[in-house]
Amino acid sequence: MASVGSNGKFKIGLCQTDVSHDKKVSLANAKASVAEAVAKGAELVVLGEMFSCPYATKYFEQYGERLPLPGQAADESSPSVKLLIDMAKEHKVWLIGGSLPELVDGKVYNTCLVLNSEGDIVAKHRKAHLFDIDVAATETRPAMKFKESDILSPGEQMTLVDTPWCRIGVGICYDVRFPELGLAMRAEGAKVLVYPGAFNMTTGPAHYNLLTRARAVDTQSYVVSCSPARSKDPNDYQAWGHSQIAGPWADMLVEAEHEPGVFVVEVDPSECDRIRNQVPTSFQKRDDLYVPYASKRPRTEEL
Ligand SMILES: NC(=O)CC(=O)C(=O)O
Repeated sequence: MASVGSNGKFKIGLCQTDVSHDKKVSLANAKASVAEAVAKGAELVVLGEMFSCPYATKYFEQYGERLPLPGQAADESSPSVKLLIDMAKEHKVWLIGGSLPELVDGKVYNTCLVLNSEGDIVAKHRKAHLFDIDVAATETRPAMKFKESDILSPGEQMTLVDTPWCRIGVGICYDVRFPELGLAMRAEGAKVLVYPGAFNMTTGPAHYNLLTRARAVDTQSYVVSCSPARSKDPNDYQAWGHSQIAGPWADMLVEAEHEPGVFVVEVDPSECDRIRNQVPTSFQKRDDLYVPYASKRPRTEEL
């Protein structure tokens, strides 16, 4: 696969922001964090999943906005989109705009907009794997039940964006659990995979870091996971936080705690080429052995 972009180093900013029940406050938090990331040298800034909407299915319609298609102008009634455009233009920075509840034709999606440094929307990813889980409490973890599919519809596309540095693949939160998506994005030339997310106090401690590193080691790519900060209100969904970046060797380059914060890390897409040449799994894989099973969907229980 030909390289896209310069393959030169660039700096990624992670904005782990507080999400309020007042959208204006959430947007002000995002605005201040993006400005801080840019001041720290970030050239591409990432926000968390649902950065302007409390993460609960009962809020998705209420906080939802109409999002333009790539290339279209924003609707004035979409304050989160307007802010993303204004921030990209003002700071001349690429933005992976976390995610927003998107209202379209009676449906709601969990959607990430990607903007270039001119403020143009260059891609839109709709969460493809919806977060439907029902985990029982044990001595070591609280119960966690969530059913995004009560309200949300799944996206139907894989999302790749060509940036000045390299091709970037975008997924949202639960999408990170599916290695096939990461591998497909890597096969299509991605060297950085970005997942705005909002893991929780049940799955976060066990899986967040593990999944970031797992996708990094199996795709030999940088993997960027960006979460909102944990709410101080115990009635809200308790995000795990821990925004993080793993390198293509699956080494952790940064990992936040759960408070709000801004973290900037330099990445080098050509490092993916070095790792891929040294451990050439993409040439060694034996599709003949396992592709016949790829479409099997074993399931024991209905949720
Ligand atoms: N919030 C999500 O989509 C995913 C998550 O919390 C998990 O996979 O665990």
